[in-house]
Amino acid sequence: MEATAAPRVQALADAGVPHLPAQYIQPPDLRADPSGRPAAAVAASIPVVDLSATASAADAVRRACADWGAFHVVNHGVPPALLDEMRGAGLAFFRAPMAEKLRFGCDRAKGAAAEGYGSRMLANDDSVLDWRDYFDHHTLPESRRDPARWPDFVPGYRDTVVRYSNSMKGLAQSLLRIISEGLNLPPSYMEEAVGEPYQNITISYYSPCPQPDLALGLQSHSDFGAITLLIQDDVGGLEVLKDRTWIPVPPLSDGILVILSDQTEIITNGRYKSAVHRAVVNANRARLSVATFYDPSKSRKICTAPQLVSKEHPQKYQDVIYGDYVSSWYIKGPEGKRNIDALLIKQ
Ligand SMILES: O=C(O)CCC(=O)C(=O)O
Ligand SMILES: [Fe+2]
Repeated sequence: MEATAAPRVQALADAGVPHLPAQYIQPPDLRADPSGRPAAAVAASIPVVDLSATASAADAVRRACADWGAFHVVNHGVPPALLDEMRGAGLAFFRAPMAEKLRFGCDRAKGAAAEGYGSRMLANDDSVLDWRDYFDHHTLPESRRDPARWPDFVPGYRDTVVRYSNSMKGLAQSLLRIISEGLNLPPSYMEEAVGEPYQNITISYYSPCPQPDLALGLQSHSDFGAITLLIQDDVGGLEVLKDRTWIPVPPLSDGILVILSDQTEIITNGRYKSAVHRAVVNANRARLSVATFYDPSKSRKICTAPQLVSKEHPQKYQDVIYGDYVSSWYIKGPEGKRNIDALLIKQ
């Protein structure tokens, strides 16, 4: 169980709390736009890259990585049925009775990123809470993967997560190759820079919220690893920050959203940006997403590719041990700033 007993958001929602409890109220400047979305926000839309179009995909990925740090891929080779199975497994878990779910509650004594069913990510107790519950799975390397820690009461759950994990590993690696080539690096460059992949799969469940304008499902952040692959249901709520405007990411049932994360920005010397994103909530419908994180190991040293450093492009970020990077995030939290800025080299 979590050491600090943060209530499950789903329990609050199911109890029909009429007002948002104080711990979930975001400061006014961080809330989802209270006046409704400005027209400009929908003027740009997140790129969609067809990975089967081999002639144009590399170029499209290059542009999407440089301009957005996030893009949808379609015809990616992962069977749509597996995406549905994964969403279905997650939904069956969250729809199960609380007592069943709590048998798989994460053990906060094991640190902030403990595996299992949780609600609170950050270590400090005074941070505003996200209107979200999640289930985090440690899936790679296989030595970290123990399906016995995952739900046993949803038929096929454990097998689905294993197949989904393997499939996402393959897709992440082919994307890292395309990303390397787009920067004129050897195809295996990014994969080697990241080293042995540490993969976590987090299913997020955002219950209907009594006062959605005051809360966030997940506050603004960039992911701290190398690359994140995300699928969602048809509700919508994910937004990506582009030129200081929040752009909604429309659900695309067979598509997979690629989000570049902070270590990719460091390795590519800022040519490719990690995407700042957040999840907003709504009053009526629960929303589910599944994020698969492809990250370095905690002991891995992440360095900028020397090929991308020049007089015109001086090195932007200090090298960092990935584990140190992660621990600083868990202590400080995003605080509306980018964690990666702490590594900026003063020019
Ligand atoms: O629920 C979403 O769409 C976003 C999830 C996310 O950004 C994360 O888990 O890091
Ligand atoms: Fe994220």
